[in-house]
Amino acid sequence: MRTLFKNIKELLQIRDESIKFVSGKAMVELPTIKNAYLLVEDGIIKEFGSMANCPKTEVNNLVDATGKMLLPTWCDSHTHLVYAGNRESEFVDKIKGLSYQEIANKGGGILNSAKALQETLEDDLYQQSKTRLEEIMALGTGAVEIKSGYGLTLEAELKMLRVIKRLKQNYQLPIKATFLGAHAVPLEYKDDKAGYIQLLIETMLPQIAEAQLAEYIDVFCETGYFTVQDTDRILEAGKQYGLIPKIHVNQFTSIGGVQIGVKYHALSVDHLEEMRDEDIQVLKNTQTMPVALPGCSFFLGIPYTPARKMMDAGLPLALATDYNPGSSPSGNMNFVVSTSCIKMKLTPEEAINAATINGAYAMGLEKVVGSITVGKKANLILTKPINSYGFMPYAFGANQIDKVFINGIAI
Ligand SMILES: N=CN[C@@H](CCC(=O)O)C(=O)O
Ligand SMILES: [Zn+2]
Repeated sequence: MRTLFKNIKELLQIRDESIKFVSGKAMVELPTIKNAYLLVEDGIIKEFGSMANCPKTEVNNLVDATGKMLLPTWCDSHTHLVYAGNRESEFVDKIKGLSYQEIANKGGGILNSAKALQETLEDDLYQQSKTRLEEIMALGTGAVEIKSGYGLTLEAELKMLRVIKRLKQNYQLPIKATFLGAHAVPLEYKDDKAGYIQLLIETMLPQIAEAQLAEYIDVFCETGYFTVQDTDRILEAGKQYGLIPKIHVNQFTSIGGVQIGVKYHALSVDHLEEMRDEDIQVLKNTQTMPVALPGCSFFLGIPYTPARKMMDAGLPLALATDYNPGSSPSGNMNFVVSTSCIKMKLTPEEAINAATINGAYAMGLEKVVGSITVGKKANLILTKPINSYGFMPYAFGANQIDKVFINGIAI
């Protein structure tokens, strides 16, 4: 099966296969070819180049991309899109000025979602989640990480992870699963956090690892949730089962979460709204990707990750949605890319790098997706006719996508 895209106004994010991610000043470069072609064979990028060299080969499908941009699909490396119901009921409290923590203390928050999830049948949870997955795919997401963490009991965590597994089986985009049992301390353990951590380490982890339901392990390392010491214990236990850390740190307070992530060679440290200079320093020359979640800052009205400062210090940066019912009820990567430009002062080139190649790295998929590279999956966004790629983040809130291709096939 061969598909040829021809007359592409600009083909974006062309990378050699040796590039794992881009950092610091290199993030301002977005390699492109104007007036290009791209050939897909059996779902994989076979070749591309200038239209002058376009092959005259027979194809099954010809796409005339005159006036349009072609780029890799968004790589959303941080979501919680498997959840039950929503938290619309907390929205007005939030509008009236209650903080995320105050809402949680009133019985809302993560524990509210956990109760709903525990009461939802697995098939219903799957149906709700698949609707969200299809929605983000139509918005250009072509690889996604999904966390557990709204179960908080052995059975409910397994239920969430099985739903993620079923999504993996039924959809063509790469999906990575993360075990986030340490998302909140459940009510039954409110006076016995140590008991919950013991359950997590001694009962949940072995069963999840045995059933191969997760690749990554996450902890909400935050004041009022899990301490640095708790995180240390949980990541150490995860390591025994081969689970690589991708952790929630520095959302509200800087308590040493970044340092613990670096200690365990976390693939990513995510949120980072509150960053001290030492948090930036410790990330230098590591393989840990900092991930910003501007949808969460927007929705909660909390600071944005100081991305400019971090990139100026030479760090890489990835962007993700944090799609979840409490702090970012949107999985729209286009909005995230726009918001990073408007609020975090990324250039369109930096934002596209952060949302493609660096996002792919942040979920271990840098060899599979995230750039226009021979041998990578043909997961592609074809835009509507636009003047320049900068129009995508500029025209925030409007959909510039004509078609999304997964493995070379339009969805
Ligand atoms: N901060 C921790 N977890 C999610 C929010 C979860 C929730 O409020 O339901 C986040 O990444 O923002
Ligand atoms: Zn999150």
